[in-house]
Amino acid sequence: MEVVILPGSKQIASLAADAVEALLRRKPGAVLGLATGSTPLPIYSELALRHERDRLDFSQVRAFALDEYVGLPADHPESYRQVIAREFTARVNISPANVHVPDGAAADIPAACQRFEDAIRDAGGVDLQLLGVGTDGHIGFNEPGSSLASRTRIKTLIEQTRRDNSRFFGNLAEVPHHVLTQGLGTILDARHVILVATGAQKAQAVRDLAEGPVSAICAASVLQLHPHATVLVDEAAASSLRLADYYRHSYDHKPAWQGL
Ligand SMILES: N[C@@H]1[C@@H](O)[C@H](O)[C@@H](COP(=O)(O)O)O[C@@H]1O
Repeated sequence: MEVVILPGSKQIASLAADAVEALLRRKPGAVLGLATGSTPLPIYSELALRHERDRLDFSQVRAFALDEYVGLPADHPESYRQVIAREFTARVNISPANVHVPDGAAADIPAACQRFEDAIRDAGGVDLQLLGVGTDGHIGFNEPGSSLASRTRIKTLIEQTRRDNSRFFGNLAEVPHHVLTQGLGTILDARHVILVATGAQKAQAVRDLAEGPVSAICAASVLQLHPHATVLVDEAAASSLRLADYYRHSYDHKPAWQGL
């Protein structure tokens, strides 16, 4: 795992967008894994800018969202299908037919989860998975206690996550209790994962995921088992890291030929 400490979200967005851009230049039909939440938004804005300004082309890209609420109609403004389109895919030239989101409105939930897994496999697997992290260490919606080998499935949200996400819904009662999420095993199958975290409220989760034991109590710690995981954090999110000086030193002395 490589931890990179950067001054703020602008630098994080720029570096993450560089990784996406390098991938698309070498593989125009790449498969992207997309995260919701506030932290990745500057990355999406940077990519939309590069699409406009530099003609960065997404026409052959396939995209898979990490997760979706259960029980919200697909046209609900806070369904992740809508959020991903509004914040990113509709701002670049990704064909809507190539954007896959787990179907949280399906009558047969296990079948919908299997279809989603099959679609990732049929696309050749995810090349680059973007991730945020919850204050409880969740990635996607893999709450504490999630199987480290899990595949796409239904999960029940912890109250802390419902409270964190209630800011998007107006009030807590509106936040669904259930979600569909790529499993930790699904996420581990991506060829490269980039997790982004900003702000002091993420400091504990960042320390647990990067320096704690690999444990279901912090789902994101499973990324320690990934051969190519990059963690981009700002100073506040890095504030509890024991090895911060070492991460800074490593990044400063990184061979020029080595990308993210
Ligand atoms: N399911 C999403 C996660 O994928 C995201 O990482 C998390 C953190 O969001 P934020 O970046 O807004 O803190 O929020 C939600 O729970």
